Amino acid sequence: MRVLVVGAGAIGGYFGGRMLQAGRDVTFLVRPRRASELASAGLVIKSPNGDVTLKNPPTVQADKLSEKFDIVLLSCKAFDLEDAIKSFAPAVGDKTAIIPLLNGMLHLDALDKKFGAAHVLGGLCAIAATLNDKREVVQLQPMQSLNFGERAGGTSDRVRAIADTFSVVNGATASDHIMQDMWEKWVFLASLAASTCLMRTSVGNILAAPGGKDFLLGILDECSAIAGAAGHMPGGPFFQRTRGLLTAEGSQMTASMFRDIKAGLPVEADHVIGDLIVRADAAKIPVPKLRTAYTHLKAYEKQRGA
Ligand SMILES: NC(=O)C1=CN([C@@H]2O[C@H](COP(=O)(O)OP(=O)(O)OC[C@H]3O[C@@H](n4cnc5c(N)ncnc54)[C@H](OP(=O)(O)O)[C@@H]3O)[C@@H](O)[C@H]2O)C=CC1
Ligand SMILES: CC(C)(CO)C(=O)C(=O)O
Repeated sequence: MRVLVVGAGAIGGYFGGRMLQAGRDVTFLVRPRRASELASAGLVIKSPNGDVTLKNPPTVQADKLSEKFDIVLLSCKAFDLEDAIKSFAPAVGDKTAIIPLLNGMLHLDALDKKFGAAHVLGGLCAIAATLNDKREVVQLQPMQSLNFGERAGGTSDRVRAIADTFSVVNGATASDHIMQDMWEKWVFLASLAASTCLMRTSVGNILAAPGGKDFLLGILDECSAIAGAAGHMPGGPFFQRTRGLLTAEGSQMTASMFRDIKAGLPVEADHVIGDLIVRADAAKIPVPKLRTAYTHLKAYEKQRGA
């Protein structure tokens, strides 16, 4: 299957790069700056799971994109979504499956509106990755997973075909309950991002502060209640695992959003946190901790001049 990876940043570069490394038919849709970086230095992945440099990875820019692809793996940030949709639209044919890996949920509405829900699968990834100052993809911890599936649940021929193409990536698995998975991931990510951005430090340091554990678990409860109101209450095993991660003393864990703040980069405040608050308000769920975290993110955006 022909795969178009939209964006060759941290997660697009990582997962697309791993597929390319394994000989899959992968092309990166990139903007001019990234195109010239990839042409001169290659796609460089530094990872506890193995370093690799992929020389001259296939790239295309929006003005030259005309062929249809079987899979579009969407890996831009939420604030670039509108522009990315315009850019990759020519690649979407009758049979194209779009798999978004963005955190949050709102992008599904935008993709459905433009392409029709039948083209849009559910998708998520769990990984800690970033681009360093040399614009290399750096995986910060060994953990990695990539899940995708039919949003109505169950499986399909196209999901089985995608699973075969993605099988070269460790941790890539089809899911027959991807919407539940996406909600659970959102609950975890939002709890982690809200806490580590607001406190400007890792889970371990928050836990070491007075009231830190109550804050972390309070945010987790708020996010879980919102998921529950949407019909996706996080399951017991997820809740136990997430509670464990958010109460692990000494944990260095932070969210990618916190790394972006430290680097002075834009953040997905509305997409990841603001949208949860909109849903909480609609369901009349009080979310004071999440609201404080959102105010902090919006103040950060103001400071950046956004
Ligand atoms: N990093 C992480 O550890 C994780 C991130 N996520 C989520 O994944 C998503 C992507 O994050 P991440 O990979 O970190 O982000 P990055 O900023 O590292 O990468 C995004 C890439 O998208 C590219 N892009 C944006 N618009 C376009 C466009 N129109 N055409 C081509 N390329 C485009 C950007 O290109 P350019 O270089 O030109 O700006 C950039 O390289 C986010 O929603 C994030 O929340 C999820 C799990 C973990
Ligand atoms: C929660 C985590 C680390 C899992 O991939 C993530 O999605 C992020 O930091 O953006």
